[in-house]
Parts: sequence; structure tokens; C-alpha cells
Amino acid sequence: MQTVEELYQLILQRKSNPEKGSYTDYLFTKGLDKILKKVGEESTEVIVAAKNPSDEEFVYEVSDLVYHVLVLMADRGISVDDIKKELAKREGLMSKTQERREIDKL
Ligand SMILES: N=c1c2ncn([C@@H]3O[C@H](COP(=O)(O)OP(=O)(O)OP(=O)(O)O)[C@@H](O)[C@H]3O)c2ncn1[C@@H]1O[C@H](COP(=O)(O)O)[C@@H](O)[C@H]1O
Repeated sequence: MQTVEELYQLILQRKSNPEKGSYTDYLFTKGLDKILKKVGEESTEVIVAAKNPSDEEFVYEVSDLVYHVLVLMADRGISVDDIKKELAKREGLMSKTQERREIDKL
């Protein structure tokens, strides 16, 4: 099984060592506009899948979106760790918001 970090590392590898026939390499070669178009397309597909009853279709489309977002992050030099750090910062913020809501209820 491949983790998100492992997939990101593989994408970085494709960026530094282009491989013939690689879809990731194709995206990097086409450049930012193509990557952004794919992120947009895949986001729309997630929205449509979310309205349909098939969980399988939804999981498939979310996976497509995650992959393309990771390619976008790699293109920009943003790592999975950068996202984890941002999410960790929110942990504290969110609990403070909850605390405030509890106080407001009193
Ligand atoms: N997770 C993915 C992944 N998800 C989606 N895709 C590709 O994203 C494309 C999306 O399909 P579409 O029909 O929307 O696009 P398309 O018509 O094929 O291509 P476009 O002309 O629209 O760009 C498909 O070609 C999928 O193969 C992915 N390609 C690669 N990976 C991962 O990246 C790794 C490296 O792949 P390569 O770079 O191909 O070696 C693989 O082992 C996988 O783990």
C-alpha cells in the first residue's frame, strides 16, 4: 500500500528524473497551466461524484484529485510536511474555537 508521502516522493522523483511514458512527467513537461486544468477538472469530478450514490466512484475521483494536488504541490515546492504543519497549527486554533463556543453557551 502506498501512503500519501510515498506517492509524493515518487512524484518528486519523476520531477527530478523524467521517465518515458510517465503521466507525472507528462504533466510536469506540459507545465503549470496543464496541472491547474487537471486540478480543476478533478475537483469538478469530485463534486459530481459526491452527488451520486456510488462510494466507489467518489473514492476514485477523490484519489484522482489527491494525486493531481500532490503534483501541483511538487511543482510549487510545497511538501506534505508543510501541509501537516499547517493542519497541526489548526488543531490548537480549533480547540480554542470550541472552548469559545462552550463559554458562549453558558
Ligand atoms: N495516482 C496516480 C494517478 N491518478 C490519476 N492518474 C492519471 O491521471 C489521468 C487522469 O485521467 P483523465 O482521463 O482525466 O486524463 P487523461 O485523458 O488520461 O489525460 P489528459 O490528456 O486529460 O491530461 C489518467 O491518465 C491517470 O492515469 C495518475 N497517474 C499516476 N498516479 C501515481 O503516480 C505514480 C507514477 O505514475 P507515472 O508518472 O505514470 O509513472 C503511479 O505509480 C501512481 O501511483
